[in-house]
Order: sequence, then structure tokens, then C-alpha cells
Amino acid sequence: MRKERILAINPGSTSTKIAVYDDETPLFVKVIDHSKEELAPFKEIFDQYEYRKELVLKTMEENGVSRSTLTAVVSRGGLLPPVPAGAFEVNDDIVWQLHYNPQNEHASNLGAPIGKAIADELGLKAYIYDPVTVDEMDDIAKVSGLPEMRRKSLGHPLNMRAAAHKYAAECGVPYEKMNLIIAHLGGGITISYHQQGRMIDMVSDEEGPFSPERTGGLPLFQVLEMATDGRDFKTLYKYVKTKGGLMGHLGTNDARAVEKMIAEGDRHAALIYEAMAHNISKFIGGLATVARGKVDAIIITGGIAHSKMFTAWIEERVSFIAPVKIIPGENEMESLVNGTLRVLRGQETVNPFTRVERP
Ligand SMILES: Nc1ncnc2c1ncn2[C@@H]1O[C@H](COP(=O)(O)OP(=O)(O)O)[C@@H](O)[C@H]1O
Ligand SMILES: CCCC(=O)OP(=O)(O)O
Repeated sequence: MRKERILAINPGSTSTKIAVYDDETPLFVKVIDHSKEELAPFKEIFDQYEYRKELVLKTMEENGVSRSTLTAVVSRGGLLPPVPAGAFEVNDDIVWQLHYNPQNEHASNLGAPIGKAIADELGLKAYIYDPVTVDEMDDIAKVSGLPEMRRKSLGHPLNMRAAAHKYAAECGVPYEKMNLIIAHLGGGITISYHQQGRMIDMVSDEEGPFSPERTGGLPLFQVLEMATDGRDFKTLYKYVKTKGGLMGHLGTNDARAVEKMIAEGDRHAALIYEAMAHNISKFIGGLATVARGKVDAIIITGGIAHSKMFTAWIEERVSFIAPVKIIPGENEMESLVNGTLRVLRGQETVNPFTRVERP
């Protein structure tokens, strides 16, 4: 089989993750953290384009990988309009959409444009895989309590679907034959229900549990008061995305730091941290009703899935529904590369994408 060398790019709000893989084997995986001060001069996400692109090229050079040896590039897909799961070849429409008309601002919107620019210079193809906006939600799950508002599918499909495939392979049962509830517990949290290989319902930042740095759903009448106190949308959006959850209550978005506080006897920290598990468990329970209780397994993944204390709190609340499987880590770089390899090996086809004016 032909050997592939794939560059994977994953721009996040506080870091840029960069990796090069020879087939399934990582040559290097680097997480470059960005301080608030470092990103402060950039007013808009796209102002960071050149800076992050140079960082990707420099990191490859520092790790002894010559650009000319690459065979493909893959990036985390950003906030496109609702799209099917799987791979997309990055075309000008994807770049336009993420630059000028994304569903919302997020650092991942930079991934595809940077990937395409690097790939174009080398005459290669650039891909994205399982973007943030993969939408397989059933119509019934999209209905909100107001006719002018539809519930959206916007979360962490890349890691959730990869965890589902990993678990299915372990069980020797196809993903398409299982009913799984999957909780991604990272800086942001998504809880989703995958029925026979389709993610038909989910909750994330907008309505779900609070997370290390996001508020999740909030008491509505108090939201109305806050939204009419003179602050604009951008300010409030940033507030609920970065100053909520553990950050709001305890001043850190690092769950490990919270566990240290608890070990040192901080009872308030213990209350807030367990409240996060309590809320996550309630949403898992809610999605079990979508499955009519017929759930094969509950998978807990993401960075916080490394924590025995935290996963035990969830397990104790939800294990009556189905067995709980822990798959720690966000596995995003590996998932991007594996998806791309399936395309390059002819095991998967790419989805088409055409720009839309109003996502
Ligand atoms: N061993 C661990 N125990 C508890 N929490 C952890 C551990 N490792 C990472 N985390 C937490 O996971 C969160 C980040 O998760 P991750 O999936 O890497 O998210 P993101 O990609 O959103 O940054 C942070 O709150 C971090 O403190
Ligand atoms: C914008 C939804 C996806 C998301 O929140 O990703 P991160 O948690 O990695 O910021």
C-alpha cells in the first residue's frame, strides 16, 4: 500500500495543535498554547491567519519534516452550515464560507483556509473531517419552543464519532448497528445520542450542561435580564463561552486544578465540580428517553474522562441505563488523520460542499 504522510492542523481558542503522521503512526504531535496576551492584538479570528499558518510551517521545520514530503493535509472543520458527517475536500466555497459567513466565530474556522493554502503550494489536496456542524439530527429533535428558532447540531462530532467507532470495533459490532450515548467532556461539553450510526439528537454549549469554561443552558428569565442590560451580542457570546462553568465559579478551566482544590479541602470547589457531573448525568438520562431506554452503552470521552473522581460521579448516576465505557482524551488529531486515510485508500468518498449565503 502507498505510504501517506499527512499534516493535521487543529486551531483552538487557546492552542494550535499540529501533527504529522506516516499512515497511522505519528511522527510528531505538538500542542502550541496561546496566551491571552499573544492573541490580544488580533481583533477578529481571521486576523490570526498568517500568524497561525507560519506557526504550522515553523513547527514542521523544527520537527525535521520537509513540506515536500507531505501527501495530504487535513484540518479540523469549522462552523460551516449544517453538513453531513465524514470528509470534505477543501474548495474555495468552504474557505469563503468559513471566512465570510460561518455560523459563528471559532478558531477552528482557520483550519481549512490554512490547510488549503499549504496544500495548494505543494499541489496536494486539503481535507476537513467531521466538522463541528455535522448535522444528522432528526426533525423532531430540531423543534424548539419558538417557531422562529430551530435547535442546532453544533458540537464535537469528530471525537464522538471516533470514540463510537473505536468502541464498536472493540465489541465486534458495526457502529451502524448500535445505540450509543456519547459524552465529550473537554473545555466544551457535548452529549449526543447515536442511533444505528446517526447522531440524531444532542446538546452542547447552547443548551447543555455547564463545562470547564462555558455556561451551557441558563435560567431563561435571568438570561433575558442580562441580554437587555446594554451589553451587545459579541460581548455576551464571549462571556458565556469563556467565563462560565468552572471558570466562572472557581476561576480556572482546568479540571485538574479543581481536583487539587478539592484535595486541599475546598468544599465549594467540590460542590461545583460534582454539580457539573450531576448536570451531565441529567442530559445523558434525557437522551436515554430518545432511545426509549434501548441504549447499548454510554461512552465518556474527552480530557475530563481521564478523571476517576469525575467519571465515577457520572457512572454512579447513569449506569442503570447501560454499561459505561470510558475512552479518555480528545483524540482529534488521530481522528482527522484516520478519516483522511480512509478517503485516500478509497474506503470513503468525500461529500460535496457549495457555499450558502445564510447558514
Ligand atoms: N487527568 C485529568 N484529570 C482531570 N481533568 C483532566 C485531565 N486531563 C485533562 N483534563 C481536563 O480536560 C479539559 C480539557 O479537555 P480536552 O478534551 O483536552 O478539551 P479541549 O480540546 O476542549 O481543550 C480541561 O479542563 C483539563 O483540565
Ligand atoms: C464550536 C463548537 C465546538 C467547540 O466548542 O469546540 P472546542 O470545545 O474545541 O472549542
